[in-house]
Amino acid sequence: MKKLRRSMLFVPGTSAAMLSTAFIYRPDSIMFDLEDAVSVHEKDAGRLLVFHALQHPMYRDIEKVVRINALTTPFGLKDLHAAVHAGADVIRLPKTDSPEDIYALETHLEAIEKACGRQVGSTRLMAAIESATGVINAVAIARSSPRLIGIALAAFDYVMDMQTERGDGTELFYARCAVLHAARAAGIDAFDVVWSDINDEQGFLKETDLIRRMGFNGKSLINPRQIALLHQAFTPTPQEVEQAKQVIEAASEGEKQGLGVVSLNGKMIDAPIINHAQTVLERAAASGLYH
Ligand SMILES: CC(C)(COP(=O)(O)OP(=O)(O)OC[C@H]1O[C@@H](n2cnc3c(N)ncnc32)[C@H](O)[C@@H]1OP(=O)(O)O)[C@@H](O)C(=O)NCCC(=O)NCCSC(=O)C[C@@](O)(CC(=O)O)C(=O)O
Ligand SMILES: [Mg+2]
Repeated sequence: MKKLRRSMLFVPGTSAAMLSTAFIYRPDSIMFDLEDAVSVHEKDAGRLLVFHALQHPMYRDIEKVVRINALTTPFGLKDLHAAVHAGADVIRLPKTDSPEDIYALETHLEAIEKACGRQVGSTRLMAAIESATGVINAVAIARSSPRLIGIALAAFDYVMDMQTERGDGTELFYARCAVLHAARAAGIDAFDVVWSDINDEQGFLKETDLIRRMGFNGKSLINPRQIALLHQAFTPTPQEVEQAKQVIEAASEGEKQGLGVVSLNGKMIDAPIINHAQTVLERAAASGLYH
């Protein structure tokens, strides 16, 4: 079954307290951050803390993502070594502007995997797109490596690059569409931006509703209070679950009977409808609605 990624929680790499408790909030993925949540003076300390957190047994059953610093900084390669050696599932590359950024990362990654006895290709990647250049190159980035599980739009750096500021979402309209289309064209996940005002639940829910309807798989989050709200917004209604069950049943019945085309209540069921029904059931199962 495809891994569900609705919530990806940023945990600052230098916060020993947050690193030691983040697993209790059960986001779909935890993202240990060595980049912008960590000051340049604390990069080594953050890397060491994250190296140990990655190996903690309480994180065994949760997808572990590490946001490294760019490889053009003095920290990026050291971050990559530490993350891969400690067993990170996914490396998130910030400020990805072109496929060449991913090729460079892959070259280092392959050497590190070989050196530490990890299967080559087992470390997956995620590219964060944070600039106009990145958005323009989104399709090439999304298609640049079979290791990629998804691409994420990063609004704070993006609006700075665009010489604007965060508002009602108009400022992200083109970038969201571009990133989402690139991800879908490449067959990988698409993640929306962080919502920074943790006390503005209404604003968060409005944005979450928009990006869910657009087709994003989930969002990057900065606070555990946002997890339940996000998961609830991605939980299908009982009617949607019932409809999805009927679609899957009708499709499997049709397959047993060798029918090329199947219909349910007069409506044709094709592959996209079946895929959507499976996603609905996965989201329902993750929320405990359907077993
Ligand atoms: C905002 C705030 C200070 C508020 O703290 P507060 O303490 O007031 O919050 P409370 O709700 O009171 O916390 C209740 C309990 O949860 C604990 N708790 C809170 N947050 C937790 C957490 N994240 N993980 C685990 N635990 C957590 C807390 O320790 C407490 O535990 P306890 O005391 O035991 O009860 C805090 O959340 C926080 O630091 N967030 C992470 C910020 C961050 O990572 N920024 C960088 C990533 S964005 C970026 O870089 C831009 C980007 O690059 C993005 C892109 O690329 O997508 C772009 O360009 O757009
Ligand atoms: Mg950023």
